[in-house]
Amino acid sequence: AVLADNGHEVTLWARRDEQAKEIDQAHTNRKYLPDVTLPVTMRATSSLAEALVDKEAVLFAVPSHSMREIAREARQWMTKDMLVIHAAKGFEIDTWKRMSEVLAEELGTEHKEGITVLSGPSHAEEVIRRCPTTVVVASQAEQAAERAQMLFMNSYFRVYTNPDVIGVEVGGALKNIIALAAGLVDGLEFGDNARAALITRGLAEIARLGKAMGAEPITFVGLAGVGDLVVTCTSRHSRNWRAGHMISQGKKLDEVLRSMGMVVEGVRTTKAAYMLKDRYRVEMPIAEQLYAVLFAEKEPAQAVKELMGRGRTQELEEIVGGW
Ligand SMILES: NC(=O)C1=CN([C@@H]2O[C@H](COP(=O)(O)OP(=O)(O)OC[C@H]3O[C@@H](n4cnc5c(N)ncnc54)[C@H](O)[C@@H]3O)[C@@H](O)[C@H]2O)C=CC1
Ligand SMILES: O=C(CO)COP(=O)(O)O
Repeated sequence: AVLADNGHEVTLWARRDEQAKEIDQAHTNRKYLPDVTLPVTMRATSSLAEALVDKEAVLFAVPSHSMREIAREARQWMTKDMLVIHAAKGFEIDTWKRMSEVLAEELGTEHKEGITVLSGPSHAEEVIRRCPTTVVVASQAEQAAERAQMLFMNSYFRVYTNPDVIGVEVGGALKNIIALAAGLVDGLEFGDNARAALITRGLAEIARLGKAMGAEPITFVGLAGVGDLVVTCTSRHSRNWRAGHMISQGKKLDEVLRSMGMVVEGVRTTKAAYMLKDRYRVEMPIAEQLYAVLFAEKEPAQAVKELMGRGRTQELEEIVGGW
């Protein structure tokens, strides 16, 4: 919708034909964005070929678990000049690869350097109402980041560039874990101090793993770090926060995911963080406790007790150095 507002010819791809038809003909998307009229110039189709042929740019905005499969299928309709952008916030299941790595593998070396990630605090429910929103686009290739910036930027959607693809992807993915934990802590009525603690210590964990994976730690004080953490941990729109809240009320994970009917990236990303912390030998106590709550039936209150009972430590020495 942002791209259509900017005067671009946009074709949205949806896998279900009836969904595509609703968007294309009625200009609504009642299931995901009720009470919204979509730009009438925006087309929609369930044919990948129709969505991709003769296009200048493609934005992959599918859940991270389906990125590889869709990119593999899309490749046949893509040209080497096409700008490739993605907006997914997660890692691939089992390989725990970042989304730009998955795309580079599936789309071939001609796209590798230009793959661009769009991230930051941007709940769809507010962007579609044209509420002031800021995001970041990151790419190894400056030109690609600037192309994406120019495509999306307008009076309500402000786009910054950043060369740190790893930092922007890791920040966007890992904030969902902290948002799940924030929903849990809010559901337990542990108060505002506890939520602020989670956001801040969550950021330290994100920066610790991110740095070990090759990110620039300063990226995490930007839109893909602090920005997205704040919005996802405090917004009523956040699916990750809502899922955490439901679990705090005693609902089982399966039941929560079924009732949401939308992707809750933080669940799989908790598994990813659990594996990646060992691979990169970093400590991630919040992610570890959340893993136990989600997958080993640990009581959330007990998890918080154990987090508060950890041994004495410094605040940020692994990231910025100590005395
Ligand atoms: N909703 C938001 O405000 C934002 C979402 N994101 C990210 O965008 C990505 C997509 O999220 P949403 O669109 O919000 O999720 P959603 O759950 O609202 O919609 C996902 C769509 O993908 C479809 N889908 C699911 N599995 C599929 C598959 N295997 N093949 C093809 N389509 C499939 C679903 O049918 C659904 O239409 C996620 O990584 C999310 O973290 C990023 C920024 C903001
Ligand atoms: O990433 C998002 C906003 O920036 C969306 O977060 P949720 O998936 O928790 O709704």
